[in-house]
Amino acid sequence: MATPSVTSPISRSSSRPQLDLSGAAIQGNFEERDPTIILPNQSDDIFHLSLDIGGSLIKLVYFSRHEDCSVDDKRKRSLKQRLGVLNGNRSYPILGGRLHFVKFETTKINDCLDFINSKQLHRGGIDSRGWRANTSVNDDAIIKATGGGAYKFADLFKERLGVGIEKEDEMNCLVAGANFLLKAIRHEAFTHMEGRKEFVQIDQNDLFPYLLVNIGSGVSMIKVDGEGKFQRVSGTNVGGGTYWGLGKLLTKCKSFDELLELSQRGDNKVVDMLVGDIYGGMDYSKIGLSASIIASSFGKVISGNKELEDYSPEDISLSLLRMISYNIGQISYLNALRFGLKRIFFGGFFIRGHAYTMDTISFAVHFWSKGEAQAMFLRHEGFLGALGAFMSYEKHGLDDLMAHQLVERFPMGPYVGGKIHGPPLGDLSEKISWMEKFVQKGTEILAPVPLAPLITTGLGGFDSPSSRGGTLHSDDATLNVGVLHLVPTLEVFPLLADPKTYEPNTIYVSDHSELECWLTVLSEHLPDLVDKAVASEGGTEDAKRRGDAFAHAFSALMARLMEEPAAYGKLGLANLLELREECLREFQFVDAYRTIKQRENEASLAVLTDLLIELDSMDEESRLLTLIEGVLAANIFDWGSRACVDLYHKGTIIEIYRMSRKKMQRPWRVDDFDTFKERMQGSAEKKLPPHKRALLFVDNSGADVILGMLPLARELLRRGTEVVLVANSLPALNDVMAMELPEIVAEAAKHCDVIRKAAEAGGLLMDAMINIQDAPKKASLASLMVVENGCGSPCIDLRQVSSELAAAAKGADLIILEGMGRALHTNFNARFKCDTLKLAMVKNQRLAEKLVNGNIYDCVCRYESGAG
Ligand SMILES: Nc1ncnc2c1ncn2[C@@H]1O[C@H](COP(=O)(O)OP(=O)(O)O)[C@@H](O)[C@H]1O
Ligand SMILES: CC(C)(COP(=O)(O)O)[C@@H](O)C(=O)NCCC(=O)O
Ligand SMILES: [Mn+2]
Repeated sequence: MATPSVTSPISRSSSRPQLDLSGAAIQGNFEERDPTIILPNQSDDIFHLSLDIGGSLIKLVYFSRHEDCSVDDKRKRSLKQRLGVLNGNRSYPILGGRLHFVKFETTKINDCLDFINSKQLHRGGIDSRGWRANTSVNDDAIIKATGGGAYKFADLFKERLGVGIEKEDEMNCLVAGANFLLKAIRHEAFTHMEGRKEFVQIDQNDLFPYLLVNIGSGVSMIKVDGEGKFQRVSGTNVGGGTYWGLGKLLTKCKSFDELLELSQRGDNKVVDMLVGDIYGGMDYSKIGLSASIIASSFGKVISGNKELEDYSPEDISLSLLRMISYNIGQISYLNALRFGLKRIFFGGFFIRGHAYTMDTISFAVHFWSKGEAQAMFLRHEGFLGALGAFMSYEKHGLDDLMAHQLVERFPMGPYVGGKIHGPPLGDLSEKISWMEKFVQKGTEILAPVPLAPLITTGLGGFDSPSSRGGTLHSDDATLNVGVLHLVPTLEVFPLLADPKTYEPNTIYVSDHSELECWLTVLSEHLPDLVDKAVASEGGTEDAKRRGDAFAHAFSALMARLMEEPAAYGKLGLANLLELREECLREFQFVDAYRTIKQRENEASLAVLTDLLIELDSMDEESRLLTLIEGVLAANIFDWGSRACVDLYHKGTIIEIYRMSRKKMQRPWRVDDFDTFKERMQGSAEKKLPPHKRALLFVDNSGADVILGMLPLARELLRRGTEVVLVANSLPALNDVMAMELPEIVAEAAKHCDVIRKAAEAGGLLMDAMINIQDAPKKASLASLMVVENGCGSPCIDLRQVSSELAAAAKGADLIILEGMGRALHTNFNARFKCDTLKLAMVKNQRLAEKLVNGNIYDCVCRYESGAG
């Protein structure tokens, strides 16, 4: 451990960088890309970097924090008080950040040092956007590092960067990294058998013991019994270095990937001696060996009387890969057997997410254990040690983070998946130039979404990999890790009936044809979206460049997913829709549908009074039906649906709204209205009290929220139910955002007393609020409030919502989820603890057929009474 510097003018309690997340609270500026977080107990500067310098590769994990952006308005403060959300003290530093994963070849350590230097990672401050840097490196500054290179290169780090290396034990780090990943990262572990990848849900309470096999240059086998409780029980020197080393010698390959790629086209029978070769083409069935099983790797070479040049590098590479993978699988099984372990997790960069390697290891484990033991792989395969080193920064609390506090996003931009192409890119303009270079070169990034079938390896990993597959991706594209956004204040929505089994996505696009179909929808929508996005930024030359770059980056990501849909975990439709929004933000499009939203809000507010008069002239029963009809009809204003966008050319907003309402024919495709009505209005025998608090998850701007959801909210308020409008924190298509709602409500309040009074009571109307703070609250008045949901997507994953929403949910007994994204693509099958109404118009033919066996423009009104 480094000793604290006595000469340092700034007194530090320890030389160790500390990131203390205890007592973290959200600062509530969701207008920013990520919510900002107050770390009340964070005082020291933090280092953001850790390394695992191995025999072959250097793995780097670094944390980039966000700039201080403390904006907190009066409305939010009052809301937080009302909901009991911890109010942060603004004198503390504010932090939100991301974890990045990058690797370099160890022989290219100088590139790695340049990278660290250019990003100033060793100074603990500047991130990829160039925010905030500490200008000097303290004498006692250190970086945590593990792996042999932590010893070997310590002097070089001091010399080149002026920082010391604090060495962390490699085994310790591997175990800490694996435990963290298995605990906190969704879809981290998966099985891979006969070309099929399946993610495994790990039960936190049933994780230990397991065998961890790290296949780096060499192989370590570690029996893990708990956090920090482990024993290295075995290992083998026949590992990744052996494959690469021997392969290089025998094939003259220049890179590891080239060698791996060769194996895809190989036929191992030319080199390997099979049982059939020995038994004259027959099986040795008595001991269960079929003729095609390998009896001796490379054994056929003895009899061939051939020179090395006579063998194809493809065959050699495959035989070698198979020999080493199988051997590791077999030794792992034997060690699992020794200790009675059923689960074996394989990590290390030898695996490289390569299907044949994983199939072979899985086969060996399965075959020898007779199906008793299971081989599992990790998406962050090579980063276990580096992550473990990162977590060894004392007290930074990362190991306490849970899955819901980490949002994994697709890696964007030039180093999709981690590898750096040329010098690292500092800012957006460099990123755009990089995209433009790609355009000029016409490289793979421009290729249309490939529609070829997925690569599988065929039978049990023994036969040659199928030649159907395309080429292996260059190194960067196959690192199956995204950027981890650290948001310690995200919470699991408290009203989920069973958070453990909750799955947000209704449709998973793991099926190839399903994915192809949705990617086509997204590709077709792209030109229109780019037009809107560019126009939203004034149509300037800069906006056009960003628009082009966005289109290329998004297309590249789609192409990547088409080739490997499960690259970043189980892929749902919601992930695709969110990816598009994230990508827009990456190219700094603030709000692509800004103008459209404004126009539709104005048009809808102009007819709100007439609608309210019409509603008020009805009796209670027909009013409720008209209100629900109104929500469904107004949900037609969805700029994310191709069919609807075509429709908008055919009339004005109000004409379309009227037409849509006229078409509302009951029974709807899913029609639980009568049950809902009974709950609301009671039957002859039974009347129930009104709900106490309703959470209305609103969807689109304009008619959808103003003519659909607000009148419904008003009805609830009238009945004495408190209403919380739940809206997005960040823009997504034409969805209304939480920060836009107060203004809309204020406008609506001009036309309606009920809304005005409720909004005043809920602290939504700023002017009125000043009076209300002094005036005693009228107990009978139900309030209208707005909370943000913590996301910026047309869909919502209720495992990760804002603390505001979680707080608001605690007193709620009615949930209304509105729109296709929130109620159909996600949450259609979700069950809640309280009464739930799911309302949406289906604006896509395929979804209509698949989900409700119906047609486009059908409506869904699903009501489920609370589970308890
Ligand atoms: N781009 C690459 N360059 C070299 N080796 C690679 C590469 N990608 C994967 N590998 C494989 O990964 C192994 C290194 O795995 P890793 O987990 O990083 O171990 P180490 O810590 O020993 O470097 C190499 O021996 C090789 O088999
Ligand atoms: C993005 C959406 C989920 C938004 O729907 P909403 O939640 O606004 O009802 C929806 O427009 C959608 O699924 N669009 C893609 C399919 C299509 O273009 O038909
Ligand atoms: Mn929407």
